[in-house]
Amino acid sequence: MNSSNSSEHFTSQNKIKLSSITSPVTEISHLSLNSPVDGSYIIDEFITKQEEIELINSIDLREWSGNGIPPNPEMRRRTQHYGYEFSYRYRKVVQNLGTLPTFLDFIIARFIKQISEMEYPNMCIVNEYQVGQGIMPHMDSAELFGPVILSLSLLSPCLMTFTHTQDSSNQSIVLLRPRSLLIMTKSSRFNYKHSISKDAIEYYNGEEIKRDRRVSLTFRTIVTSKDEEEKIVGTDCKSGMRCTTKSNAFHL
Ligand SMILES: O=C(O)CCC(=O)C(=O)O
Ligand SMILES: [Fe+2]
Repeated sequence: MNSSNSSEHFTSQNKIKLSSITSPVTEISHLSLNSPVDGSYIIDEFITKQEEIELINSIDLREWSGNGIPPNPEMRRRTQHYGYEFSYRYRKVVQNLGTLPTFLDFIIARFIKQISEMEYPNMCIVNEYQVGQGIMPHMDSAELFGPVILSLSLLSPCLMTFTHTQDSSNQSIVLLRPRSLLIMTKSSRFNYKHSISKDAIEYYNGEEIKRDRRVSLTFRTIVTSKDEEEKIVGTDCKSGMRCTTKSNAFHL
């Protein structure tokens, strides 16, 4: 794996401190950190093109679910779940899958190196969007997941719309370029829903954004209690036992 990348420039002094960034664009080392919605940050070129290719190759060697294939056969969008398995049907985490695969190690090491106030993510969902596929407006469960959600975009750009939960006229549109990292914290994490349209062509400041196959990796930290954790490990996801537990609702 080629590890020559922007992270070489990061020391504990110039780590991204999520709580202290207030301006819309902050220069950290040579990186430009955009904050388009309160509490959200985008780091362009978070990984190199070579790393992107290697990641896609590793992902495509793994099993995809969705499109009739368990554990989420009803999903049209294909996904891969690492760390914990999430059931979209029952809207909860149903199984502990163990440690994240080693092909994700360099990304997590970079998170820890570049972003302070960050807990170690223990779950990663890989989403694949073919042309014509998107994701409905949702907020990642505040009860299940920690205060920082990270999403790494691969292959194709797309627009993500943030819509305020209390005022749907309060919307911001954000361009997610391939290899960029979106960080959602604070207001962007808890007061806005985020969504991606199914449109094959979109426009951003006059620029045509043409969608192709897009793959994203969303990293989260499960914050369930020890009791809940035991239930997750003990749950038989095929039978749907305990899957109606409201406190575990994950709005996707
Ligand atoms: O594809 C993305 O960048 C976002 C995915 C997402 O919002 C999610 O998995 O909850
Ligand atoms: Fe999400």
